[in-house]
Amino acid sequence: MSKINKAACVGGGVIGGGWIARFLLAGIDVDVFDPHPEASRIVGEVIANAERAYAMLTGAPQPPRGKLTYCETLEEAVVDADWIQESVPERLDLKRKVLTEIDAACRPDALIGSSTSGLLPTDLQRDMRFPERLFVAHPYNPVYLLPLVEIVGGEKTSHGAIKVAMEKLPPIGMKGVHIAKEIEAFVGDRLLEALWREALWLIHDDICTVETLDDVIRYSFGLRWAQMGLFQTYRIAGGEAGMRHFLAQFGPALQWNWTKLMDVVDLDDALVEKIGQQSDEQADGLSIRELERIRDENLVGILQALKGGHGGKGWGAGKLLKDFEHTLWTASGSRKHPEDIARPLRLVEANVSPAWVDYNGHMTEHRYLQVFGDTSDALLRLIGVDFAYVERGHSYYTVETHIRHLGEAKLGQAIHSTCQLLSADEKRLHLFNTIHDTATGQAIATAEQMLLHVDAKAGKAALAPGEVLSKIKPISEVHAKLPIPDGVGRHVGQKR
Ligand SMILES: NC(=O)C1=CN([C@@H]2O[C@H](COP(=O)(O)OP(=O)(O)OC[C@H]3O[C@@H](n4cnc5c(N)ncnc54)[C@H](O)[C@@H]3O)[C@@H](O)[C@H]2O)C=CC1
Ligand SMILES: C[N+](C)(C)CC(=O)CC(=O)[O-]
Repeated sequence: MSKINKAACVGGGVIGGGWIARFLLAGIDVDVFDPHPEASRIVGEVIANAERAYAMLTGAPQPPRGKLTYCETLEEAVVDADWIQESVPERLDLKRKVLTEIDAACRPDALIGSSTSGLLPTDLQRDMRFPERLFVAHPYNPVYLLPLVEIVGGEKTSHGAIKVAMEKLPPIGMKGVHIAKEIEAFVGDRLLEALWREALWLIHDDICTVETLDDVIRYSFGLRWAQMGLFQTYRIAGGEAGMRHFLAQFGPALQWNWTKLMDVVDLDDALVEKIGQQSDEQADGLSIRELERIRDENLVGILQALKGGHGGKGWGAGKLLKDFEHTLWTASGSRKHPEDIARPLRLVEANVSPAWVDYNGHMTEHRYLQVFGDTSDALLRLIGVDFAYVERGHSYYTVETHIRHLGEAKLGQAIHSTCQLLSADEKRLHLFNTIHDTATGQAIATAEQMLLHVDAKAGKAALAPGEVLSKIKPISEVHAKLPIPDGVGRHVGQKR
């Protein structure tokens, strides 16, 4: 897999800040140039939001955060980067100037992506000495959570640069789509622009308020779009005859006068004030940072739901997240045993995600089992039972679990789990896992589990091979000397 080794971000506003967070959390060092006097505060707040979101998004082991450096000059920031992302304001003259400066100062083999929302790459690369490595890399806000990047080449962009750019996105959890022909605003912003124009007319003409308009989207097709987009959604809406019937039935309506698409509303002072006031009322006192955090929690919940979609295989952006986590787990497989195996092994770190919280306002039952399952999986990887081992046809299956709830875990709370190996033989692993509140160390829940080594193809228990048993042995020998934890062997209804 082709990876970015060192990134540079020129411009650290809403989008530049999001790119910086995306790179850093993928373990990539980032050099930043932004002359704004408060650039480091603004970027710092975006990174804090991103770290909070990632802690809720995934329990997969994230790489150590990259190093962030603010540079005094653009030249200093880009000099040794292999991916440079330009995110300065949307003005052709400014972007051309900045891109030409980047081009002159960076390595000859560095890739240069522009975050522009709609300018043509051919126009952007006009004055560059090495225009073949410039492409549009158009992301979506928040860049650290939304995975899409539209990759668009200009007349002078090389096929090689596009190919390498596409390859470098999955290792940072992103999905590149190559837009074959350059047009203003590419694909995403073409669609958004059409909706935005209509929306402004609907407010201008007093058809609805901004809140009603947002409700129309978020209670209906907005939910559909997140998981199936437009065409697949309409395929289903055509009934059993699918897309052809949908086109036959609703195609003629396109000729009716439903839209004001080519008219642009006049954003005069009165309309700006009207929209501004309605937007203030809709926000109901919530600050932009608070709204960002609510947005991030919701996005995390949606991504996690999509990860479980399609019978657990993952669907759309959730499938991408699942694949990304697979990469993270595989990368962590090479990690050594925890330093101190003479104590219960600390195996999983997590923050309680929004999707884990129930109507009682705390972590819901089945998420405990998920964290306990992740803990047992982490132990299995330590003893060599990783993805490759499972693909070869053997695994451990859980045959019994007893969970005790001793405390509560609230939204966003940092938790971690430990595992004590109570006993092990050629087929069985008897585990005692505990979830702790990371701030206090208090136990919140425990799970006693029995795992059985199986031949998955034959569908029956089988002896674990020597290579696995030899990794279990040192742990089980020292854990046998630990006190038996309170709660081992308990069953429901038992007197204390
Ligand atoms: N805000 C959005 O929703 C999205 C914006 N974009 C694109 O991203 C780019 C940046 O937009 P935003 O981040 O929203 O703008 P912004 O105004 O939040 O940030 C722009 C940053 O560039 C800095 N800057 C200005 N001149 C500079 C220079 N010569 N060198 C280095 N930094 C400089 C500013 O100090 C500022 O921090 C634009 O091309 C925009 O079209 C793309 C996707 C979404
Ligand atoms: C408003 N915008 C054109 C800058 C939006 C984008 O480019 C993408 C997004 O995040 O919506």
